[in-house]
Amino acid sequence: LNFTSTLGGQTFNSPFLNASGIHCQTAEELADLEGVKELGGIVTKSATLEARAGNDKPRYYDLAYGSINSMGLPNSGYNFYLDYVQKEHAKPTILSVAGLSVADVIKLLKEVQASDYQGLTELNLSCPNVIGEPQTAYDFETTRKVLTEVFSFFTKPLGVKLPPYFDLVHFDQIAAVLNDFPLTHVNTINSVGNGLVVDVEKEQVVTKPKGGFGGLGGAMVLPTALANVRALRQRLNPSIAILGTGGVTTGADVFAHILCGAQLVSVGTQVIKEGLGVYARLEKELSDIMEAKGYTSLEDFRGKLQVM
Ligand SMILES: CC(C)(C)CCc1c(C(=O)O)[nH]c(=O)[nH]c1=O
Repeated sequence: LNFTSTLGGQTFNSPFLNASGIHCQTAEELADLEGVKELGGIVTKSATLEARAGNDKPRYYDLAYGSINSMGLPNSGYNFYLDYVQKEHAKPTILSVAGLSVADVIKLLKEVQASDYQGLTELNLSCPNVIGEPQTAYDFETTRKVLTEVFSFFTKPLGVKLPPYFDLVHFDQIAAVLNDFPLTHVNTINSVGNGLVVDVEKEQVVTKPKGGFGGLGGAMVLPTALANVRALRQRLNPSIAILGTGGVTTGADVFAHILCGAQLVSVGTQVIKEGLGVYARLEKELSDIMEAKGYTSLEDFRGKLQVM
């Protein structure tokens, strides 16, 4: 079966990625990912200018049907990740970056541009631009402003990580912005924002930060993830690839993401539930589905979801 694809000048031998934030914050975790042969690439935890401890714990909670998190961007600081991605790796890397202000984003990306790193970079637009304002990706004019400034100096492969949208007009609006820039990819979705999980027995929330509000992941977000992959594939220039993230627990879910238009597919919550062995299971399940259908390559069905 042919699982190979290219993105931003890099060759990915498998469609599988780790979702940024999951098992990719420390040197040990990143080394673990190198050892997973079914992974096509390695995505770092979103890096900020300074190292961050992140929010108070408990800040992650596992559910039967998914997860909730309010990590607060714990990371070792962009120098650590920029050094890491410039080392020799058997797989392509995607350097995820985040800024708590536009100024931070610009400063960070200027360092990446000035470095010898030739791999992919992904700007996490789920970050608040200004506290008290919606996250950047939910503010279309701010998104345009940020990308205009970034592409005034950044010439390396760059994608953006997007939160989910829930209004068809919002799909039109964000696509109208993104289509004006030479992006290599869009990674959709980030966690579904500000969910709330309640422990009825304790009559209490389950995570400490933000009064228990947090981003949702795992099985419960699959339909939202597929809708965002499909809607953006239908609206974005073919030159902008889609990385599908959200809700993957089986090979059928990977197949569905690709059927909706995804070139690569990230797995997050399920890695926490099952461990890194999940990738071998997903590859086997995806291969079995493809063989049963007579497909030999991901191109045979990518983006070919049928409507009735
Ligand atoms: C939510 C932010 C802290 C603004 C960005 C980092 C992030 C986090 C996090 O570090 O809390 N969790 C997610 O599910 N997605 C993210 O993009």
